[in-house]
Amino acid sequence: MSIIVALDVNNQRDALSLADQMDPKLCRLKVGKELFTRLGPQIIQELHQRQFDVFLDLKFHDIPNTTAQAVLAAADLGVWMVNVHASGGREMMETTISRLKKGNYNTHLIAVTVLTSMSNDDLHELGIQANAAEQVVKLAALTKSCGVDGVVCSAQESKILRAQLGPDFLLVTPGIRPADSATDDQKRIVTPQQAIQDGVDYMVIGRPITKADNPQQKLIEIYQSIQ
Ligand SMILES: O=c1ccn([C@@H]2O[C@H](COP(=O)(O)O)[C@@H](O)[C@H]2O)c(=O)[nH]1
Repeated sequence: MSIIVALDVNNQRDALSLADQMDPKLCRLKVGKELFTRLGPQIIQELHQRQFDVFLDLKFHDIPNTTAQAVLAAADLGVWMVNVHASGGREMMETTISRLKKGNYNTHLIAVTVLTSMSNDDLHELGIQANAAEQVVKLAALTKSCGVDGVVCSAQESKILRAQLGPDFLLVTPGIRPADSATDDQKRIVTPQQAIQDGVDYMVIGRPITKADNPQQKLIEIYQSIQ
């Protein structure tokens, strides 16, 4: 089951209405900054009661102790996956994964490389000379060497990461756009079918499903198109 639906809405009624149109046998759900900041841990409980695995996408980026403790707090909610920014560096990632392992949690920890909304020009403007793919490869190699379970990247980088980092390193890819969908603010996009061919483990899909006229039907359509 490789689809993660991003529940990017701002209230409980819309979040649960969308969840109730999804099927936990076809997808997992992602709770991000907007929904979690509005509703807090209670929304995670509601989604767990509906049998969904939840990816809590808060992209922690802070000093090692603060990040590690925030990740433990997320793991205590029983979430399936949580993330940090790889650019927080080695000590941050090593401290976090080591505390998570010590606590015997089942929660996967992954690290964001380069946001899928960013292009080469956006990176250059930040003073990063590498292009997006090079920067993703660099941060993913660092992430793996810290013992973290995988990365968030674009599916555009999945082939090279799979080849370099092996079959067990998780590749989680937002920026997924079916051919007929609007790009929105995403810059490094890939279709669901191409992402699967290129070896991603999980694809994160938000607006193409949640803003569809019939979200339930759209999920089924995408699910069937990648079988
Ligand atoms: O690099 C990243 C990291 C996280 N995201 C998140 O994924 C979803 C994508 O939603 P769409 O509506 O399908 O664009 C969203 O929640 C982002 O916060 C990302 O897009 N890129």
